[in-house]
This record gives sequence, C-alpha cells and structure tokens, in this order.
Amino acid sequence: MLRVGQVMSRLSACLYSYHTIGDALTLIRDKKVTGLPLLNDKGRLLGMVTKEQIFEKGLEKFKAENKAVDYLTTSFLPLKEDALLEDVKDLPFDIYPVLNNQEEITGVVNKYSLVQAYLQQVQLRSQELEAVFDSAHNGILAINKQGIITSINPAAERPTRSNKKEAVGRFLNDIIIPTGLLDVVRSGIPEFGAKFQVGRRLYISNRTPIVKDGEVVGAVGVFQDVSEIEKVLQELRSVKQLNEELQTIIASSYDGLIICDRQGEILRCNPAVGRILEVSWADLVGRPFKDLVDRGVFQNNIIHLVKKQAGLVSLLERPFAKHTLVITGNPVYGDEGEIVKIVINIRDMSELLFLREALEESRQLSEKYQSLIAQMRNNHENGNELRSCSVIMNNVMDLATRVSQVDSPVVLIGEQGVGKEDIAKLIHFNSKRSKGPFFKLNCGSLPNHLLEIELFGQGISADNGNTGKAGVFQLAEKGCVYLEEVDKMPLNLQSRLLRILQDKTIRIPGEREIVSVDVRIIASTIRPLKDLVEKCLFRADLYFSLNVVPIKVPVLRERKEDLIPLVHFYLEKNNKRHGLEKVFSPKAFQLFLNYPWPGNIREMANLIERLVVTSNQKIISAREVDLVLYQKEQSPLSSVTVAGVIPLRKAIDELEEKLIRLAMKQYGTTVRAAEALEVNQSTVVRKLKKLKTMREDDALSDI
Ligand SMILES: Nc1ncnc2c1ncn2[C@@H]1O[C@H](COP(=O)(O)OP(=O)(O)OP(=O)(O)O)[C@@H](O)[C@H]1O
Repeated sequence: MLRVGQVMSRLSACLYSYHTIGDALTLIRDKKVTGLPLLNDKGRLLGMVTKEQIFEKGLEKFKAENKAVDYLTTSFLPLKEDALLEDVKDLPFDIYPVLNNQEEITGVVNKYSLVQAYLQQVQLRSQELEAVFDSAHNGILAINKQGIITSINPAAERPTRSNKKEAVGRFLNDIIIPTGLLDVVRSGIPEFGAKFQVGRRLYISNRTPIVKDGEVVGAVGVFQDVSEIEKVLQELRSVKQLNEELQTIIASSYDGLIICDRQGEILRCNPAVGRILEVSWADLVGRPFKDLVDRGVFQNNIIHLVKKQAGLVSLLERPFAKHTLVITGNPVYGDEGEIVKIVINIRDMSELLFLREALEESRQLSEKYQSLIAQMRNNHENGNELRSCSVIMNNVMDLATRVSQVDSPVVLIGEQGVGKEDIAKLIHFNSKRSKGPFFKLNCGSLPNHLLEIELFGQGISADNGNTGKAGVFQLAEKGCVYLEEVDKMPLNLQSRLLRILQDKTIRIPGEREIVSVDVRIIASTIRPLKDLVEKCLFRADLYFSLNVVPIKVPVLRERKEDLIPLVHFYLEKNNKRHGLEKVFSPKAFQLFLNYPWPGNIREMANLIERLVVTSNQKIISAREVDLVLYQKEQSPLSSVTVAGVIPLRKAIDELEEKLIRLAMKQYGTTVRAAEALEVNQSTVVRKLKKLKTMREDDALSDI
C-alpha cells in the first residue's frame, strides 16, 4: 500500500515573506512545480503560492516586484507523509504541502502524482490478485445476479470440464452441474461444505453471495478436490479399525501380553496379565518391567536377556510357586535394525499340564477299553472262549492283546494245557495280520527231517523224486506261524529260524534261491529257554531274537478263581454237545477245588467230558469225581471185553488206535502220550500218521 511520503517531491525550494512574486514564478518554473509553500520566519507554513492563484488575481495589476505573500492562499490542505494514497486521492486541491510527524514541511505533492501513483498501485494489486486467483489450488467460480459466469480460475476448469474462454459470459447452468450457486444468489444465504462428485473426483464447495451496497450482485463458489483427502480419510478409518481390532485381540488374548519399550518401560498390557500374575494389570502401564522382578513375580528380567541375545528368549517361571509359566520375549526392530520394543508373551502352562495329564489318563483308559473290546471281539469271532476271572490271567490276556498290535516275536512259557495256543491265537486274530493264515507246528512231534520239510518246505528234485512242498513259513505269508515246543527244535534248524527272524528270508531245501517271507512268529515252550541256552541246547542268538516279548501263562493251580467258572463252562459245553443236563454235586465242586490239576485246563476239559458222558446220574456225585480225578476207577485195560473172535491183527489195530486216541486226548502232545503209553514218541508219531492216512479227516478232528 503506497503512502504519500513515497509519492511526494522532497522540498527543494520554499518562499518567505521577503520573496517577490517574480522570485516565486522563477522558482516555480525552475523547480517545475505548480506551486510552492510560503513559510514564516520560524519556518512554519503560512500557505501556498500556486500558478493558479497568480492567474486568478489577474495580470493587469501584476508587477514582478509585488510580494509573493500577496498571492498566498491559506485554503490548503497539508497531507501527512504516512497517509495512504487511497485516502487522499479524491481530495479537491491540485497541490498539497506534505508534513512529517513533527508537523514540519518535508515536500509537496500534486493531485496528478497522487492519482497516477494510486492507479499504478491498483493495477499492481489487480495483477497480484489475478495471479493469486489463477494459481489458487481451490477452484473459484463467480457468477453475477443473472447467473452468468464472470470469473473462473484454472483450478475450476477441471471440475467444470470447460476452460475460462468457454465459460466466462455463459450461463452457469450450461457449464456446471450442480447449480447451487444460483440458489445462493437467489437466497443470499451462504452454503458451506456441500459435497458433489464429478466423475471419480469428489469436491467440497463453499458458496457465498457477493454483496455490494447491501445488495446481492452475484455469488462465488470455492471448491476443493477432496478425493485425495477422502482416500487418506478412508485409509485413516481402516488404520483406526485395524487399531481397534488389534486392541480387541490383545485384550481378549488368553495369554498375557506385555509390550515394553527398549528401556523396559511397560507401554501396554492386557487383562490376562492380571489374571495370570494376580496383579492389577492397568497399574503396570508406565512402570518399568523391572518392578515385577523386584516384587518377585519373575525371577529373571527377560528384557535384559532379549537385549543381550538380540533375539527371541523363552523362559520357564514359577511365580510364587503357584503357576508354571512360559515367558517368551520377542524383540521388535526399527528401520535401523535396532530393538525398539519388546513383546512379552506369558503362557500359563498349569492348565495345559493338567489337561495333558487328563488326556494321557483318558488315552490310557481308551487304550484299555479298546484292547478289551478287541479281546472280546476276537474271542467271539474265533469261537475261542478263553475263560478268566483271575487277575493274573487277565493280566496275561491284557498283555497279549497289547502285543497283538505290534509285530514283534512272542514266546509263550507255561506248562502243558495252560492255554498257550489259545493265547497265540488271541494275539494273531487281534493283530493286523488277522486276515492272514495262522499255522501251528509242533517242533517236538516230528523227526528232524520231516520237521525241516514242514518248516521250510522242499524243492522239486528229479534225482530223489521230490515233487516240491511249501513249508509253513511260506504258507503263512502275511500271517502267523505258531511254533509249539520250540525248545525241542534241533540246533541245525534253529539257525535257519534265526535267519527268518533277522533277514525275513528262507532258503528252500534243494533250491538255490532265497525267498523272502513275511510272517510273524509266536513260539511256545514248557522249559525256560534261558536254561537251554546255558546247556547249549538252544542258540543264544536265536533266544535273543525270539524272546522279544516273553509271556508266562500261569498254571491252573495258581489261579484258583478260574476253577469253578471253568468247570461250569466245560459242563455246559458238554451238556450241549451231548444233549444232556448233568450237574455236579456241591461236594464234587469241592473236589475240583482241591485237585492240583497237573494237566491244567486240557486235563479239566477231558475229565469233565468223561464225567458227563460216563455218569448215569443227573447229579454227578463227589464219589464219581473222586474216582476219575485220582484214577481209582478200573483200569481201562482190565475192562477190555471180547465180544467174539476176530482176526488178532484187526483186534490189535483197533485197540492200538483207541489207546492212541485216548492218550492224545488226555495228554495233548505226542511226548506225553508216549510217556503214558510207555513207548517212544516216534512210535506215537508214526502210528498217528498211519491213522491219519487211514481216516484223515476223522483222526485230525479228534486229535
Ligand atoms: N482260559 C481258558 N478258558 C477256556 N478254555 C481254555 C482256556 N485256556 C485253555 N483252554 C483250553 O484248554 C485246552 C488246552 O489249551 P492249549 O492247547 O492252548 O494249551 P497249551 O498251553 O498250548 O498246551 P500244550 O503246551 O500242551 O500244547 C484247549 O482246549 C483250550 O481251548
């Protein structure tokens, strides 16, 4: 803003009372001014002597020696140096003396200079405003009262989709939608913050009426492209939402969470911290983590450890010996790779440990039930009715059921007739091989060379007429071979059995080829194998390979709880089988309980069948039982009756057959049968074979 002082001419000459009008005119001409101030002796301004004043007085009386003071006009207006041009530009005089703040005259200024300077100032200002208008980031559009666009800046061209040239002078409606500016002109009421969209861009506009002399002469709209702001706002909203989500997650985490800065000051923690550490969690914020260590809540300051190791640290803590906690400190790195925060996770393992124990318990329980179910199913499926009420026998069956789930070799140790074979079957039919075959071979019942063939088979040979035969190890592929009386296996065959256990291969006698076999081996023995190893009757290496799971099957006299249930079982079985309804007298039961059962269950099964079929009473008496148990009945030999004359050979054969059948039935194995018959075992085997070929089916089912 220009001031008078900047436009005036500095005082270079002035008039005093002694100056003539001739002097005055000369000075006016020389200084090229229209007038000069006239001062008194003290330098105070008295008035102005101007060319106009001189001409107004008339030239007829003009004399050069006249005093200038006579032409003095006192109707003048002095201007102040700091007066604004726009305030003085319209004053009526042609020339003005200019005073400083001390009221001293410092110069003169004429109207022309004032107006010209003011005009220049206005022009400059107008240019400035135009530049501002054009370079404003916000769009500006003005209309007059009629709705004609009077101004539009480049920023407004984009949303109006027109340029200044096209827009100015056109009606607003033709150029831009919406036309809220027209409403503002009509109502004279400003409108702020109205939003409108052009294409994908969003604008916000402020519309104001232009008021001149109290009358609305137009309106100006200023609009700003807020698309970017809107985008940022949107992002801000998402960040806010994310932040809220994070807060919720942290707050609802079941694990305790403590977030510290690198100095270890707690910035944030969640309610779980309060629950686990039994402290007021909200009070922890702003406090050093070290406080918790000092108060004995933690034994270790994990903040130090994380910083020291510059990585994740996990510790086990037991605050006040109440909980077992796993504390994990995790560093958070800044842009420079420095640790900026440490997030501490606190997991209470007490409940987890409790749950693990409970789980383990229920797992064991479920395993037990599974094994029981499997055992029951197995018994049912195979008609293998293993009776057991005794703890000792139940344990054996439990173990057998568990062992059935693995493929390890098993050795069953126990006296004759205790149920080893039934246990072997239980293992097989309960195992994953149950769909495969179950082959039984008694290692003590055959001469060596026959046993070898039965076990390992025989190759085809034209020389000795062998037609080829598969051994049990081949026949039982994917199944099980039960080797009864394995203790009686000859040493030369033991090494080949070892090979099967170790390499799962066999060499078939008479053939060069080695064949791989997939069988499970279960063996039984009456004598402890270890004793035989010591006596060098059993290979030590085979013993170790075979004896992976030894199971001792207890004798009947050691499990008295099983006696009565077994008697009932065999009584019912035989009644059913023979269509009878026999019962034992109470005293008879007592005898069973007192008897030592050297032949175990097999002996019991045979004795009860004999009693059921031979007793002619419905109630089998104690006397009858006593006779049978203690062999006081007449010897069967003495009861041989001769009904008539038949060829001696035939009679001998028949008697021999009956005796062998009875002995096998009573004693189960050829060894014991041979002992009872007082012949060699090979004799019994040979005779059995002969019987087998004679009446194969019949003989096999009975033996
Ligand atoms: N727990 C039982 N419940 C019912 N019967 C059983 C039980 N244990 C064994 N038996 C029966 O007793 C008889 C003899 O059993 P098994 O042949 O299994 O004995 P073993 O120990 O193999 O005898 P060996 O060594 O003389 O061959 C079989 O008829 C069998 O079914």
